[in-house]
Amino acid sequence: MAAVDTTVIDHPLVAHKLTVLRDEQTDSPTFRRLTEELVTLLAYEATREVRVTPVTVTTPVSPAHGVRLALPKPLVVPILRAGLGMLEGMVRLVPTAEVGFVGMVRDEETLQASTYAERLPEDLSGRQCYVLDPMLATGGTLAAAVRFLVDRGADHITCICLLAAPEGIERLSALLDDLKVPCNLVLAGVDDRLNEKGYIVPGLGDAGDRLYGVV
Ligand SMILES: O=P(O)(O)OC[C@H]1O[C@H](OP(=O)(O)OP(=O)(O)O)[C@H](O)[C@@H]1O
Ligand SMILES: O=c1cc[nH]c(=O)[nH]1
Ligand SMILES: [Mg+2]
Repeated sequence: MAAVDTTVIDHPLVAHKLTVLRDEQTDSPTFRRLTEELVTLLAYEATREVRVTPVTVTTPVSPAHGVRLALPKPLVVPILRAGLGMLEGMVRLVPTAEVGFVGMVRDEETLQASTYAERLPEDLSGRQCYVLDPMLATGGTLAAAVRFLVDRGADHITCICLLAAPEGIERLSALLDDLKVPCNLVLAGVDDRLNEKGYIVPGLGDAGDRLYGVV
């Protein structure tokens, strides 16, 4: 079994919004709105395996058998900074989810990711987690975040990204090769390659800067 089960969403609305998002002429407010809209579209597919529990409700006519989201609640984890731009789009679809935060930054020289902030439940036993980060470049950031959640007990991981480089998907799978829990990856697109600076080509540039400005 591949360590990371990857799905690329093939849908004209996703392709349209992604194209506008890439355009260097797209300003920050539009970029933020499109990011949220794209995540909501991806989240529909990304939550296909969300756990539910059977319930019966009473309609005005008769009892009806259905389902509700199971407990413990799903945990959504945006990777700061750029992943924060995806949060609203995700919780719009799963409003009862809880939210934890991980702050990670990639050293632009070494391309090594490091963690500078973390606000998550100590015990993630039995939790389904949805990790949000728009860009999967070398895969180092996402692999470290997934490992962190699984080490705390998370037993089902779904990563939602907008764009990935093929080398990053391969490295993510290699880094998580020994993972004992299911790990899914849902993407709006897979690009051609990484450039010498570790940026996705053609990509969309620095997602964090385009969402929030250059810091
Ligand atoms: O796959 P990798 O090679 O690890 O790179 C991807 C990471 O780089 C970007 O974050 P960045 O470090 O720029 O931080 P930011 O979100 O604060 O801009 C992006 O949002 C990912 O987290
Ligand atoms: O292309 C890339 C690579 C890493 N981080 C980004 O924001 N964009
Ligand atoms: Mg950045």
